[in-house]
Amino acid sequence: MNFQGQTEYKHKGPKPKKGILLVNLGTPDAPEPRALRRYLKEFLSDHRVVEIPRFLWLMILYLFILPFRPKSSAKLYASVWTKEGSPLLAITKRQRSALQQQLDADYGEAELPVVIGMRYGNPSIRSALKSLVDKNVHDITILPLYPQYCAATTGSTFDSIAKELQNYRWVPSIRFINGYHQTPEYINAISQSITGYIQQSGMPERFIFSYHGTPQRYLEQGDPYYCFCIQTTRLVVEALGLDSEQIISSFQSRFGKAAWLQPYTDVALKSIAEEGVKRVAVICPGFSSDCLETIEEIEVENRAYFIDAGGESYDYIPCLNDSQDHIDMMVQLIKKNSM
Ligand SMILES: C=CC1=C(C)c2cc3[nH]c(cc4nc(cc5[nH]c(cc1n2)c(C)c5CCC(=O)O)C(CCC(=O)O)=C4C)c(C)c3C=C
Ligand SMILES: [Fe+2]
Ligand SMILES: [Fe+2]
Repeated sequence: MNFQGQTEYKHKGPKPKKGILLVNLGTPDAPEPRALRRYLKEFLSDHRVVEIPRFLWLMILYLFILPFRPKSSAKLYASVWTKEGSPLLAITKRQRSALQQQLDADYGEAELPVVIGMRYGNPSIRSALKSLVDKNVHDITILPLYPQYCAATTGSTFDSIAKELQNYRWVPSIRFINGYHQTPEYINAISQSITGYIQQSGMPERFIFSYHGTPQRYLEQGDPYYCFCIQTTRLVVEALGLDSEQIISSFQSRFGKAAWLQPYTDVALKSIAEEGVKRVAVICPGFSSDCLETIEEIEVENRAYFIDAGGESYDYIPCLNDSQDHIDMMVQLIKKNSM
């Protein structure tokens, strides 16, 4: 085994630094079937994402998913693509530079470098770790941008970093932030964004808190994600003093035929519209950046379900993205966990 080492290291050189690795899910390189195939193959081959016996799953993946889904997903991605590329990556880059600016102001220029690593696709976790070590960083705080811990996202991020570090001769100190859904800073940032919406647009009849789903089985097997989502909604409702009758927590983006976490967002929207609810606002607190799942699925697809079932007004409250409250929250998390 040839471990990767820092042969240029000077024992009396500059003091080793701390650094920050922001991780998000990742996104295809282009809204085209070839790029989608590469992305989906990497993503859906992850044991943490799809917990089905390997041989059976690989048959399904290669025979029924990879021949078809890249084409249909590419069309959806094309509908949200921007001049800066995929919204998820473009927003993560803006978060990185805002965070870097804030940390430069607090600790000095480039004293605490911040880099992005995407779990699937580019920029990769491998390149992110290497760029930190090349900046003389030997103490890394990893902030996966998933507020609610889930094995399929946060757990998988940990696996990928641990696997990459197996190639290192000098393994850096690692601090891993495995979630932050219950922190006052995050609850405050979500609450502020809802307050801003109410001040501008008034009070809707219902707020839908829509979280990305997972198979129901993961909850039954001990994944805390569902409970953390429900707890998030409760903490925000308490912080804002909202009437809990007005709130629905639901789960979106289901994939495949097995039962996923419920209620499903699309089913909930149709059923409240059929019951006579005319005005709804939807927020997605589990997504730290707007992406395909919010811009297309929530803003476009689910709006149509609600309106077609008799609803009249449908508002989507954007993710925290690079808002000042979100960047302040990241700074606080980093200060608490790494300084
Ligand atoms: C197949 C199982 C999937 C699980 C389990 C899953 C969990 C999960 N995902 C997110 C966040 C995101 N997912 C996104 C896209 C996406 N998710 C799946 C499948 C599962 N996700 C697929 C196949 C896709 C790709 C799009 C498609 O073909 O439908 C995204 C958006 C990425 C982007 O580029 O915009 C995010 C973000 C969470 C938080 C989660 C578990 C809690
Ligand atoms: Fe997903
Ligand atoms: Fe989706």
